[in-house]
Amino acid sequence: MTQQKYGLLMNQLRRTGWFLRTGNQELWTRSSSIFLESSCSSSAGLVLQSQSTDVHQNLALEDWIDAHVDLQQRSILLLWRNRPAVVIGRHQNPWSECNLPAMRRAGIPLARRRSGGGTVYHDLGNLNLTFFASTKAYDRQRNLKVVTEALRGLRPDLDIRATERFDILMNGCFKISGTASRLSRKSSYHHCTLLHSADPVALSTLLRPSSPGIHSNATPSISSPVANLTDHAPSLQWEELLEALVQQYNKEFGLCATSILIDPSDESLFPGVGRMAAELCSWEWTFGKTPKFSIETQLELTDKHLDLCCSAHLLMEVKNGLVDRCQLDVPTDWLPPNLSVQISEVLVGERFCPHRAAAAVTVLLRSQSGQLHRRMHLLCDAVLSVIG
Ligand SMILES: Nc1ncnc2c1ncn2[C@@H]1O[C@H](COP(=O)(O)OC(=O)CCCC[C@@H]2CCSS2)[C@@H](O)[C@H]1O
Repeated sequence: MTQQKYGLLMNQLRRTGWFLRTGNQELWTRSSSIFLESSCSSSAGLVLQSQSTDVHQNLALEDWIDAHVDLQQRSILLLWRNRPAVVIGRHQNPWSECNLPAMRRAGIPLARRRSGGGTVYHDLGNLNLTFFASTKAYDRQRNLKVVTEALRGLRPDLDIRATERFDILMNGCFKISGTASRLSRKSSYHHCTLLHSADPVALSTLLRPSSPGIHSNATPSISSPVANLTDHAPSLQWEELLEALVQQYNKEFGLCATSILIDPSDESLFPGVGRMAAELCSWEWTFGKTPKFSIETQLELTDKHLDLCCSAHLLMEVKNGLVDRCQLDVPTDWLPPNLSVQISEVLVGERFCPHRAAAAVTVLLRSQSGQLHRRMHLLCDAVLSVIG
């Protein structure tokens, strides 16, 4: 960290009560980690607001704080928003949770977070709040109370309530916030969304399965009717919402923090955060961490030249995001068995990904011509359409 940046951060923290080796509160850097320490637990709170709208950078910042900040005597609230993105839970299957082809077409990234729970849609109309605390002080209902009380203060007419499963509902049935959390032995975080003015069409069209007939033990999402705060409070501005949330957080936890803008890609403040973001971006994390699953479905095939239709059966097993087993049962009068076996064989070991699978079968298709080529092509297209 350069002296100048360090000085800036110190000043910000001094203003907000977090000092560098002065008084009874200290902040210092050691072995490329920042440790935030305080002996004065009653005022040891910090509110950070991310300047980034990149989902992977923001998730990496959460991981960084979780890994590097000593939260035994203090709590942190992180406020962040993302450009359009779909965020799945740690133990979920992206192919059964979201419309991957539509996301690819729209250039919308998929992110797998480290916390459990279901899939949510993010855009700049959705606020994320991450409550960091010691595991001892971890209290999700209390955190949600910060949100519900802030909203009640802003708009007393709205009926806003947290549920037993830690959703927040507006007017009895519309979900405006979903929760997930990650607990470790000493520290923990609880994060939740807050729908202010997100795109409802994108939310509902992107949170649909890509592939049919998936069987797995992955965590399923619990779909709910959703609403934006602005549906019932059209004049509610971001600034007043953020201010009310910070005020309520201070009130609830007896703090006096003001929010500090931070850049989560700043390696001098958060050493190693870029590597953490790169890991979250990787195919191996996003898709490769999917719990093993199988796909079993019928493929309808039509050879238009001969006006001939048939139905094939596909069974695929996928482990670590890679095709582990593929079985194609095609009527033998439609395609000789050795050719459908060849298709299965080239797919085994490949990523369960349409681009990789297409590249693998393209080589095989070159080996045939005429009617057999046409039918193999049709069969390959049908298989690829299942790999969302
Ligand atoms: N942004 C957002 N906010 C609230 N509810 C949503 C949102 N997007 C989708 N949904 C609805 O919730 C269900 C999934 O509900 P489910 O209960 O299965 O999952 C969750 O709520 C997970 C919340 C994760 C919050 C983290 C905070 C920071 S990073 S992501 C989905 O099918 C939709 O019906």
